[in-house]
Amino acid sequence: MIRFRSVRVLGDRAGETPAAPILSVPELELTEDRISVIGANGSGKSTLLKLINGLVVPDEGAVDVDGLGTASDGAAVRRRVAFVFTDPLSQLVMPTPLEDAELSLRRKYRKRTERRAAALSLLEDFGLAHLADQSIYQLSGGERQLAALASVLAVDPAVLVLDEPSTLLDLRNTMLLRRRLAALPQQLVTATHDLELAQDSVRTLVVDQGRIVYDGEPAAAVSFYRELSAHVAGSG
Ligand SMILES: Nc1ncnc2c1ncn2[C@@H]1O[C@H](COP(=O)(O)OP(=O)(O)OP(=O)(O)O)[C@@H](O)[C@H]1O
Repeated sequence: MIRFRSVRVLGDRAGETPAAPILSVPELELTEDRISVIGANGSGKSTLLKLINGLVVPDEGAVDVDGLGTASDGAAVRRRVAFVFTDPLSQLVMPTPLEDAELSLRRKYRKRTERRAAALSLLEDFGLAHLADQSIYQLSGGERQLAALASVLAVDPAVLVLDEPSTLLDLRNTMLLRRRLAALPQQLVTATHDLELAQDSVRTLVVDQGRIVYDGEPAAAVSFYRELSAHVAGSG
């Protein structure tokens, strides 16, 4: 279970008086297997996501995953919680999908031949076996995103945190990604501007100006967010 207690993130604003928090979450427990996070640019979605795997640690309060604190047990939390970035090129560190998957599998398989076979089978699961030896720079955006996802899943995380995973994808690849994500056994927490993807969940958080302003059923959350955005656009 992911738990936030009296969390405040001040970031570089810590020196300002009064410090306006980038994000403030008094109490939050995330137990559902599909959770989405929506909200305007700069509202605090990425910060919320990064808190879950300790990429950001709170200035006040605490975040823990299955009882492990992200500040005190960061490495253990990151073995449990994998982070998928918007841009797969910031995730793929090796020249080809196969080598990248092999790198992720290095702890699980010490023998090179076993590791290679496991990496190939993983890529096969994602329909990427034929691109195993292609340069990651020659892959399409959709193929790259799936390759990054395959590598991240190689370490068997319990939770997958995804920061706007469909932003760079066309409609076909977005649909492919949604199908792949739907089939995963992991708990998924996804921040997105894609309001259809947001509804592939059972619970949706709406973030606005560093606070969770709605927490509930996805369709109702999307309506709330639409009204909030229309109101802001109307008054701007
Ligand atoms: N370390 C930091 N110091 C100061 N401000 C920060 C820091 N990190 C993020 N911010 C600011 O906090 C706010 C929230 O940022 P965040 O990246 O969480 O937003 P977001 O909702 O993911 O936005 P987007 O939809 O544009 O990706 C933004 O105004 C951002 O500029």
